[in-house]
Amino acid sequence: MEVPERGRRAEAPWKKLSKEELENQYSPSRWVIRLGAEEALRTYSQIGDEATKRARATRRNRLHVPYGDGEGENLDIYFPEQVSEASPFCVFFHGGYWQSGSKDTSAFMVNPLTAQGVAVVIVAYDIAPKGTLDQMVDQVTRSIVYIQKQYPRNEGIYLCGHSAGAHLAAMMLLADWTKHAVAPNLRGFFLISGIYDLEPIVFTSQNGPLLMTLEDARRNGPQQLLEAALTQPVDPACHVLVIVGQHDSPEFSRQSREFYQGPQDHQPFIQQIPSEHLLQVRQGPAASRSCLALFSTQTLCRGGWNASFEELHDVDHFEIIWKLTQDDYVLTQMILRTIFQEP
Ligand SMILES: N[C@@H](CC(=O)c1ccccc1NC=O)C(=O)O
Repeated sequence: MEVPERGRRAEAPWKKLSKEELENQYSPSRWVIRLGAEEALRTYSQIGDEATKRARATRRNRLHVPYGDGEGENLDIYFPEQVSEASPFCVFFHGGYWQSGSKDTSAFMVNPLTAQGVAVVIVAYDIAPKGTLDQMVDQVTRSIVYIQKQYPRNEGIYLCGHSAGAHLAAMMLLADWTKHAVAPNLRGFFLISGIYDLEPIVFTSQNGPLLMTLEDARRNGPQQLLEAALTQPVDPACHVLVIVGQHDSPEFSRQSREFYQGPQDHQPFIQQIPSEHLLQVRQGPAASRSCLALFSTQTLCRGGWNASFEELHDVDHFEIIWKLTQDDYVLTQMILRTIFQEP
């Protein structure tokens, strides 16, 4: 008998979808309701481009700062008005299915956050086909270590990511910082319309430039890492906000909900564990018996994380991020309240 992977259900719901439906569910632009798919993508780039030009023209900044030796390993830092070494830092990872997007068009939240005293960092990483998922995860790790080393007096590092960028941020929940000289002062995560199980992506056209195998997908899956984790490396006081848009596709919505609280249909189940899998602490006849154990899918909630979930009203996959250019948008306010620990 095999010891089950912790409480994974027999079949993930996406496996029941046809190839066309899977493709549809994992094409965010097809779910936009107010614009056509191409227009939505164009508007997203245009708003990102304008926000970045505005941020660079109006905020004190350091641009294209290298965090590693690779050509693509650099980041932009935008500072608040007041002196900045000790501010909170919000580090943003852009989306684009790990194959499009750029830090140079992703400064969406810079002006509203810096106006309130938060330094904002926009990170570049090597998108596919130049970079692999493993390399991107490593680059993101090093970008955060760089910020901690440069600004050791920071009042907290908050990671924020959109879509594929939320995946990269979520990988940092369980990152091993011991091989780096410092552990970053992580105080919060804002995971916006993210992907936490990469397995379905392997079967879509998005995998063309990524060339992910199922093994790559599992190794780089925040959901899989959570399920395998025995310890919780990040401070439990660190807040994890899982956010999805009302008009994100049902699969994107499911991914966020399940990362937060597990599958809707999940029943914890009892299974017999044979004696050879048990740690033999007692000697004698009892040690040779098998044991009944209760299994349950691991999630942010069950793992004891200080997590919350929000579905944001009437926004799609792209509006959710371009509205971060607005001071009074509900998500901008949620991020600021979390950073400044206001109720
Ligand atoms: N080809 C994709 C593009 C996409 O998914 C996307 C574009 C910009 C920012 C985030 C995106 N999604 C995930 O990273 C689509 O169909 O929408």
